[in-house]
Amino acid sequence: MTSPHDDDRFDWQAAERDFTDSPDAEVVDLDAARAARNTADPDDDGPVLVDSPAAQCSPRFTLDTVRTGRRRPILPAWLRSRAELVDMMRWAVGHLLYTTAYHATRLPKYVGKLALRAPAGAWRLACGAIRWVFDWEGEQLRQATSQTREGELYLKLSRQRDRRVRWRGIVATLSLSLSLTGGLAMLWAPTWAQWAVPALLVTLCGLAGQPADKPLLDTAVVVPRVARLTSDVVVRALAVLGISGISQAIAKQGNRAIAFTAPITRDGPGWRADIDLPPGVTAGDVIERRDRLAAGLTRPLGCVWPEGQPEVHPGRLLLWVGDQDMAATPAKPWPLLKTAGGFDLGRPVPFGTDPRGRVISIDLPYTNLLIGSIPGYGKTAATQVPVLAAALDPYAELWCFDFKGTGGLDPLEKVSARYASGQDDDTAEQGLLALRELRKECQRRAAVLKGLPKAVCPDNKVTPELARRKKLGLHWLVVALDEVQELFSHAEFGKEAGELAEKVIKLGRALGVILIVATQRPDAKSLPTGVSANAGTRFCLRVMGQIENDMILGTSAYKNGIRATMFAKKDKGVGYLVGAADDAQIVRTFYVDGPTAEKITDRARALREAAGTLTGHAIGQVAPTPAARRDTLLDDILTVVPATEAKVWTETLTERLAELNPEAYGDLTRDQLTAALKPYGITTGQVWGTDPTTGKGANRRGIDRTDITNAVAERNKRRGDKAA
Ligand SMILES: Nc1ncnc2c1ncn2[C@@H]1O[C@H](COP(=O)(O)OP(=O)(O)OP(=O)(O)O)[C@@H](O)[C@H]1O
Repeated sequence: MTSPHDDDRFDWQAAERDFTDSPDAEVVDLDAARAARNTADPDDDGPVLVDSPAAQCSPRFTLDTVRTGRRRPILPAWLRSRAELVDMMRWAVGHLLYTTAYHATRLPKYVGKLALRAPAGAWRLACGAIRWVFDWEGEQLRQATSQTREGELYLKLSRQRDRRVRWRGIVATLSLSLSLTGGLAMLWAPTWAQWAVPALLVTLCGLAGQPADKPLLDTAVVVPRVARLTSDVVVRALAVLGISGISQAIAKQGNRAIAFTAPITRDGPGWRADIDLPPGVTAGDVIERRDRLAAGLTRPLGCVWPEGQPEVHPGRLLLWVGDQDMAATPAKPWPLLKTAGGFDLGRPVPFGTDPRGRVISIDLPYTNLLIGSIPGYGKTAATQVPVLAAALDPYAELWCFDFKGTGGLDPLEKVSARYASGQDDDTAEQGLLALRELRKECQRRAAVLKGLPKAVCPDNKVTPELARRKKLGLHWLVVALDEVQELFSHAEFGKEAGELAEKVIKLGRALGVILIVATQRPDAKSLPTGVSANAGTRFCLRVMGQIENDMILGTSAYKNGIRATMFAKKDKGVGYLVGAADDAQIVRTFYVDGPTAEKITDRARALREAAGTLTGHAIGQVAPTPAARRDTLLDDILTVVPATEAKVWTETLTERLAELNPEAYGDLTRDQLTAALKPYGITTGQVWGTDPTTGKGANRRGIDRTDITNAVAERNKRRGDKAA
């Protein structure tokens, strides 16, 4: 490369011309410019620098700043919760017992090892003692000083050695005499002492003879060693996520681009990092790439749990990295498995554990629970947990419906006042009838509450005390609707069921009615927005997209970084729980398998029998069977519409049917009638008729009698074919 300095062929004049001749270039006379600056307008302070030291200084320390600070808990989490304390104690005692038993069985081996190592140990001790008495440690130094002819130093060291050998010799002689006397005394000592002293000596010598790399005790519990989580590791992992905001910030500012708002600490069985992402990057952007983050951290996916903290700001990320894969960690048993006696539903229900292994509970009274996920990720298992807890409260009434008929709620049949399971129309209709009754029940309860004195019911809602008063009939009523998409999307009953559920979910909360709704299809058709919007507590297991996520967890959940789309194939029973605490929580539900659930409901049934609260389906009372209504609908229409009346309005038809059979058709609406006729291929259209009250003719929605007779003929023909 050529430079002006190393090449004397460089044309300096030409270069100067280039600068001065350029139209943009201007030659500045520095002295003139400085003089002009000094005479400039003194009032003009020029532009104010936003990054000036004055603008950048930290806010003043005030008492208010301290008051808004977040206090960290005095006691660790496991000391604050009784359940966790018991759990910790149980673990500690178990660990101690296990370790003791493990080493006790290996005691003969340890004794043998000590005995074999004892001679070497005795030799080591003797050599050590001799070295000490004769001060051999200093020998090398003394030799060295004698060779360098540092006479004075040599003499000093020799004198020191003589002094040491003198008093150490006395100590050694005394110890030896005492030991010999003790040895002789052993001849007259009790037998236990004659065994104990040599055993102690062998143990001491055995321990002294232990090779450094071969410990005496075997390892009873192998504790996995996990790498520390450091800020460097976190920054490196965030840098490879492919988020341009992070990459650019790191390229400009290096590691300082990622701010750690608190030191990375141990939190339960893992590490916790509180991170402020670079400006413009949200926690959701990171959560979405959980798998890449895990790859960047070189940890299994089940160990890496990023969470947003939207209440702080959208860019705040709480990263928890567990020591073990959550799916591989054995699930904790449900705490209510072994509770003797019953359970009070007014108390928090243990629902699952968070990635840190802490028990997460939900309050069932005054809330409704909405559960959703794609098939096979633990909806039914999650539904079962609160319903089983309710079953253990003998004063809580249960209504259970499984609209897919997979039998997930079957263990609860023996304690449910209402129960149906199946994918057929009958089950759907039973569900609808139950919701109608539930609405009436809500109205009854509202009237009872209204009639109570304010002193008893100050907030106009069922309290745990009121729920226990049998006479009032305000006991907790838990209604579980599993696979509810089958009901809400049912051609005939769906619309009304959705409307009723919405009313119940809005009204029932204060009235002791708790709705638990589980769905595998959270879309507008299968889950009315009125139902999803009014659920107080939501649990979303794995879903595939933002719409399903927000339908279950609430609007903007996805945007705020609460994304159940991040759960992987292995994360069965793991979901986001919203509404149970201030923040969204990642929870793995307790898993109660079929046989265990049967045992629990056996116990629950016994409790109910003792309390005299077993009712309805559980004691064999049959709910009115809706099937009869559909089977005879066509014939009933022909009965109420004479052959002379070719066409009839649907409103007239519903009135006549209600007169004919009030029990079956008493609350049949026009829409339901239209939907009920649909499966037979009968549609309603505009028909001419006369209004019986005004006597005036008009065109209104109705049916053609011939369509009914044709459908009956068709049906009879089919039945005949089948019979033949
Ligand atoms: N908390 C959990 N811990 C471990 N495994 C679980 C948990 N919950 C569910 N599972 C596993 O997931 C499987 C499916 O659970 P479940 O039947 O509850 O799912 P689902 O979503 O209701 O399925 P579907 O929609 O097909 O009825 C269970 O058989 C069980 O093996």
